[in-house]
Amino acid sequence: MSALEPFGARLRRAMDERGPLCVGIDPHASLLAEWGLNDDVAGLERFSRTVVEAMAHRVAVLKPQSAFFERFGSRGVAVLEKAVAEARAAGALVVMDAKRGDIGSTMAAYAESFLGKDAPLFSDALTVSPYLGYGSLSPAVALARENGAGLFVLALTSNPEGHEVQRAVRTDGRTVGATMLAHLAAENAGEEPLGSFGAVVGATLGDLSSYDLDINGPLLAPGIGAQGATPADLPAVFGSAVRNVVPNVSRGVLRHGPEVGALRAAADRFAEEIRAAVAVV
Ligand SMILES: O=C(O)c1cc(=O)[nH]c(=O)n1[C@@H]1O[C@H](COP(=O)(O)O)[C@@H](O)[C@H]1O
Repeated sequence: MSALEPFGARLRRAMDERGPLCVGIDPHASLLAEWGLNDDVAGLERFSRTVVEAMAHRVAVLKPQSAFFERFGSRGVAVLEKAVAEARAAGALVVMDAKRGDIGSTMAAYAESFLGKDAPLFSDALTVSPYLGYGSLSPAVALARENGAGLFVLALTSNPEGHEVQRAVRTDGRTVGATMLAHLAAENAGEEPLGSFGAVVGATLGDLSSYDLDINGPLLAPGIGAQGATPADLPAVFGSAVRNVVPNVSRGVLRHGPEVGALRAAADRFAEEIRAAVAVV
């Protein structure tokens, strides 16, 4: 694989050209059933190919959720590999949602699995958990830098259970989540047009004005659709950082399948609502 431009630059361009929407590839068993597919590898393959065919040439980012593929063992992972390759070949950036996090020496192997330049699952970016300490992610930061990839670090997650960890106040008075954002701002300092080290910040969280979201990196914002947030909520949650927000919708789009036209129409509605919401800031 030839050297890639940094992820942040590639993402900024894709967002400018295609709009910022990220559609999730989350083959829930319930969605397979709704699509009239069996809960098996053939159903998984049909589902993920359909989403890639419907979306990969028109949205900036696709985010496959690894768990739904791992559920089927090695054959499920083979389907995931194909989805990643086909989505990237069609021009979408792929954020692998695997939420990895471990001690540094093991984290290096996770990073090789998803960000190694010849890895079968090479993705443009990977979701990671910093809750073994931000520094434990440094092998992934280094490999991402080397290979033009990015990370999305869980900072303020969309689920209410996240608060007990992420809003906990440290001895220096800062919350744990704010500390993760500060680490990312340091990682992205001086990068233009956008750093490659993003934060995950839920669109469900309401007013976040007490947090400094200005990390000069992308903010992946899940929670729109099935978890109750709407595109219209984005300005109130993110303020002026909204122009760096990559809003994710998974079930809110996927439940409109299996027809490709209906999936595209659902994604287009979200994209238009996002465009209108962001334009007012
Ligand atoms: O990292 C993520 O993508 C993520 C972080 C978070 O805080 N909340 C969250 O929902 N997600 C993921 O975003 C997707 C949301 O799916 P829907 O609720 O169906 O739109 C799922 O794949 C979640 O695993």
